[in-house]
Amino acid sequence: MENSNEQSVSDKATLQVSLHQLERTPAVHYFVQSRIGRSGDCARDYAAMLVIIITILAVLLAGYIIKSFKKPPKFPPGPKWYPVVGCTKIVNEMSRQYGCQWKGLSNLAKQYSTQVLGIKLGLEPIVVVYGDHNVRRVFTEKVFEGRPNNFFLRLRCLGKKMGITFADGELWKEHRQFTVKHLKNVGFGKTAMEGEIQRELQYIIQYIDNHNNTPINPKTILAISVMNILWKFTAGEHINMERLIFLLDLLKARSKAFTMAGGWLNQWPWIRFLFPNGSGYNLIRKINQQLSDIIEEAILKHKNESIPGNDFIYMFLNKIKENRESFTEEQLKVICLDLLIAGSQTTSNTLEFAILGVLRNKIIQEKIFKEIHTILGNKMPSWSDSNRLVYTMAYLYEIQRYFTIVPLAGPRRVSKDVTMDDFLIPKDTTVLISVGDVHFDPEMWEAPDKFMPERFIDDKGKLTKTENIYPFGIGRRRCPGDALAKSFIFIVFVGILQKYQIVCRDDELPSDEPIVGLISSARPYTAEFRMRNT
Ligand code: HEM
Repeated sequence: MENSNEQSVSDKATLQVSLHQLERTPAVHYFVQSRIGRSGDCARDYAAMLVIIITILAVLLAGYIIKSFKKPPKFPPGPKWYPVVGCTKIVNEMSRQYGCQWKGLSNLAKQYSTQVLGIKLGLEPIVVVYGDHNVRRVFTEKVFEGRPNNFFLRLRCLGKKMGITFADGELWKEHRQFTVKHLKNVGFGKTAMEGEIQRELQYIIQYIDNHNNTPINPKTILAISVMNILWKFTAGEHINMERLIFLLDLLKARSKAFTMAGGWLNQWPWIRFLFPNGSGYNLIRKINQQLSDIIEEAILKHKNESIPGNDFIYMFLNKIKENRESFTEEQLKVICLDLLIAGSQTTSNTLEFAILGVLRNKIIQEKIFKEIHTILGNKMPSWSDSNRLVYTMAYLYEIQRYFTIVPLAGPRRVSKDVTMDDFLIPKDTTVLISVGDVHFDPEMWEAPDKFMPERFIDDKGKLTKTENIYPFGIGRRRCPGDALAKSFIFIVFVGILQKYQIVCRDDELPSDEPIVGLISSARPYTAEFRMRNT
């Protein structure tokens, strides 16, 4: 007992000395003097309180820092995490070394000999899955169906977790079903859509003819055509060319701004307050506003019934009149944006790669031409011809394998703890799906680095192994625009090759090394389209 009294007297003395020292620091001295009526005891109480608060904050901060680099139990293998930055540095270095994030991550996974890679970018734990089995699991199991709820993704959807692409749960289910059903009702995936695509093919041919054998870069005309079709089904009209080019430029600038901001803003959203311009935040907001204005204008035209016919926006506005809670104009705006963003560059980039492929390989081009000429002659191509043009289809499958447009699909969010290859992926972790690696897996493909359309044709001359590629994903979140994309790519590609021989003016062939950002695109090239004498 005595001992403890002595101890407590000595503790008090020590505390008083420490408080005394603390009081002499300028900040505390000012705080104490400004707060109290110069009473010494009161001053000590305040100073003690301050010490406690500072200590608690320091402990909390230390706990947060320790937690931020401590991996959860059985988390998938990957580089070491550091406070605040996670393993961003090594991921960026690998991405730079291998040319893009998809390849950088895939080489990291090889270094750790794993099919489930665990990383942390800034404060966000991320798991990247590899191998056909794991990729199929993420695409098809319900637990992987969510989308992350981070600032960056909300920024993509005009500030809220809405629309289809980045929504999840009931909102996603209801609106995905509604959109798919009503796009079909207005002709999407049916003969009406094929008619629109064939009309666009005529415009493309006219555009090529107007250039009188001068080499052209097919990028813009292909992008315009896809956008026209998407806009026709969504907003019921063809936009005038000037507006269309403005819209395309906005989408291009937007994906560039997102790629630029991807690193910084995604990992540390608060930097937008410090560097609103340098972080790309202001630019994205400006572009979002301009896109929003275009869609709002289309909605207004529909409200005034100045667009004839029926289209997706009319269907949605009717639903809003039924006072269904989740059917709002804001949701309509984000769905329109989802369709334009997800559908335009993905489709036109695939076609651009298809044209580049035949430009680089005359033998393949002549084989495709011969098949088209023999089977179709001069008949306008339609999707039903795809069954008969086996080599052409094999070529287009190989294009979608070799130049995987979305090499890292997702992002997904796990709705509860889940195990994969004996590792634990904790609830709410972001998951990326390395489709690109499945498309180059040597266990699945003979000589995967070789461009070989024949790999998709069996001994009996029939298409084979087409289910082993996932350009549109699979499962309940698979791409709802695949019917449009497939028909567009097939009809426009066949229509162009039926009429023209595609040649390179320069001695040097353009590179087939893709630029891989959020999606893959071809490096800019020009091609000469020479009319065939058939
Ligand atoms: C070659 C062209 C295309 C490719 C390669 C492609 C690829 C994909 C992939 C891989 C996904 C799945 C992402 C995931 O599983 O998390 C997806 C989703 C989506 N795609 Fe496409 N797409 C293409 C064209 C289109 C078109 C033309 C449209 C519009 C009509 C479209 C609209 C969407 C939407 C809205 C989603 C989100 C679906 C959801 O989250 O439920 N895509 N796309």
